[in-house]
Amino acid sequence: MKADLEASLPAGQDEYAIRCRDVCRSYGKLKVLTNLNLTVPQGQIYGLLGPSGCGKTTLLKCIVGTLKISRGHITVLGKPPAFPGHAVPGKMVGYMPQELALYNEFTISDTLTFFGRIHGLTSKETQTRMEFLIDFLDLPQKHSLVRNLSGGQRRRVSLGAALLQNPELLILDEPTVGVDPVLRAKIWQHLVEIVKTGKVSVIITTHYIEEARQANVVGLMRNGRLLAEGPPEAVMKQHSATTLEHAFLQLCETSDRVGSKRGSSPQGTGPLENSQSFDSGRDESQPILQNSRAARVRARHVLPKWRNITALMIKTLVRMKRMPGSLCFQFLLPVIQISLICLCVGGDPRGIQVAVVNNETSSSAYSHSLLSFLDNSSVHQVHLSHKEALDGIYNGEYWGVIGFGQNFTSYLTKRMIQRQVSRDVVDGGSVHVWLDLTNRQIALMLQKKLHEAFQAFVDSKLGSMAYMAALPIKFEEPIYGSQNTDFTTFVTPGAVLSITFYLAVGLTALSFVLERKEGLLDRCWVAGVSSMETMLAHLFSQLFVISVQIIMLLLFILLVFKMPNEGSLVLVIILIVLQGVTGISFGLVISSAIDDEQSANQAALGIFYPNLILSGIIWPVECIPYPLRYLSLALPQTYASEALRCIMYRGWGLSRMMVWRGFAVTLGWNTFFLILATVILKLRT
Ligand SMILES: Nc1ncnc2c1ncn2[C@@H]1O[C@H](COP(=O)(O)OP(=O)(O)OP(=O)(O)O)[C@@H](O)[C@H]1O
Repeated sequence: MKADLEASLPAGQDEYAIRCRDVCRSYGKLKVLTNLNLTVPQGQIYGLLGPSGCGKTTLLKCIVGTLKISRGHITVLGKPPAFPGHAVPGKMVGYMPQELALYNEFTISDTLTFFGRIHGLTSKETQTRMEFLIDFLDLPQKHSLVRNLSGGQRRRVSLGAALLQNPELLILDEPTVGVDPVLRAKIWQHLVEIVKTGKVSVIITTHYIEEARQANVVGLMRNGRLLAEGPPEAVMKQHSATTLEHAFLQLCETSDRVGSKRGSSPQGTGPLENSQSFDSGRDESQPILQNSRAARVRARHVLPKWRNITALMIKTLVRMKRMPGSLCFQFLLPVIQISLICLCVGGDPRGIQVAVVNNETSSSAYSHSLLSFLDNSSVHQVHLSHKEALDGIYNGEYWGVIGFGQNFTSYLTKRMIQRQVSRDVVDGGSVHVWLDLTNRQIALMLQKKLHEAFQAFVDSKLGSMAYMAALPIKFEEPIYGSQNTDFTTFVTPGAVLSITFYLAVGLTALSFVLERKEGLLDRCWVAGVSSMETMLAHLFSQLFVISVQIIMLLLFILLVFKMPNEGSLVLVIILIVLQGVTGISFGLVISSAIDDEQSANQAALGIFYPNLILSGIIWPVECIPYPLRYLSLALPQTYASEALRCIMYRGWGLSRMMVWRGFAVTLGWNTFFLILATVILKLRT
């Protein structure tokens, strides 16, 4: 394949390392690069100079391929950047971005080892280079944490990472900012040294115009265009200047004069016409490879490399190890959440104040007996007069008033014994209850407790004849579940899935956002890590975290809170892990689509309540009105929660539709989210 690629290269391409022709790039409406032409000769140092904001960084990003150009052609070491099968991005290029692009939790040694792994260096090679670079760049000892280094030291570590694998092309964005003059001179000396072999080429941007005199070629850039390009001495001579700075000033003045004379003349016809260039005359509109061959190369190129995935996973694990507090929090948070749910949601209300108005005075009256069966832990009885009780409930002091008439005992006896009784007897033999129904759960509990107390009272009074006073509806032994099943039992499976899902979203949603912001994503990409590899590495390392979370969650719900599990524990674990993967992949979608932390946080939080409510986790799906019910059923957690309840409480297996449907929907969402995230990340890098 290598031979194929080389055979298709145009004659003369070896003379230059980078060639840009008519390159245009805009950010929205802002044109940053306009018909820019630039040539970096092979084996030379190219100093790219220009004022702040003229587009130098943008151009370098286009050269390494992290930004796409709107028009024109760029060739780097023989092929366009990111061309299938090309080692740019990859080992052939060492890129030092303007942002420091370093992992703060890493030591210097971790940083260089990480990039060494990605470039496929052996640990011995990495070690040798590390020793050289630490000495050469005057770095502190290799176990120093990056976050404890000064700005200048970090910049030197970043430069070290770019130099690590002895690349054929070095792309350095402001490597000498914040570096003392002695070290700056040393860096330039090193660059001069490495290009002497003729195999290494360097493009470097700097604010210190005079230091660029050591470059073989300089390009002077302004407003997204190259004003001049050539050896420093030639540029100075052409403008009769004694310094590069002076030559640059003159060029700017000339450019401004010509610009104002031409007024509205189209861009791209300015002083650039006078610039020198190192053109080899190749027609760049021709593809380098034929389409079918390119497609074959691309197919091989998309296969993820384990080497990169392993390097990224080790990176994540090292970072986790360096933040033990955060790791403990990640492991404990789900347990805290599920414990709070089991303790606080779905149980019976306790200590509810109820006023009792009992007009029977005899201690042997039935009313006293009936009240003695009322569950004291849930219902706290306060004996009051009729007026005090009603005033109390109106003032919100009591949740209900239970009233007994003065003939309750005799009327109730008549009701039980006689076949036909008058309405007055029925009324006088009834317990009268006034409820504050503003809290439905408390009101339902009071009704239930009164029914239970009455049943217990009847049982005690009538013994084996109690069936005569029973309702003509008999609830037999339940087929699934138990008579004591409370609301907590319903909520817990859905809550476990929801906690796993949202923690995974939370852990993932910010991952790429922060790495992109700090330039790390681009740096890894230029080092040869593909979007797919980044995605897979993140997925695998987060799987480790959610596995620990799931084990702790299950230990708590099954052993501490004694939730029943009638089905296969393996199925339960697999379903929860798959839901964790849904959370990770959804987090990856957010992370790849959104640029700033605030928006990523808003997106993750924004879906929390709608999903929780619509997935039937805290209230049955059957209560959702119809058009919304369809939406609910399409969500990732609705069928999954139902499946988990069926496994745990009914003991069902995969042969049941309600179980396999939960797995199928979860897998469908996982695939969709992962593909979507990979596509977005690929389109954006
Ligand atoms: N992501 C972006 N979105 C919108 N505009 C951008 C973005 N990045 C850069 N720009 C704009 O593009 C222009 C060129 O920026 P660039 O960073 O390429 O300049 P530069 O020459 O490298 O400057 P400096 O020397 O200060 O680093 C600037 O006006 C900048 O505001």
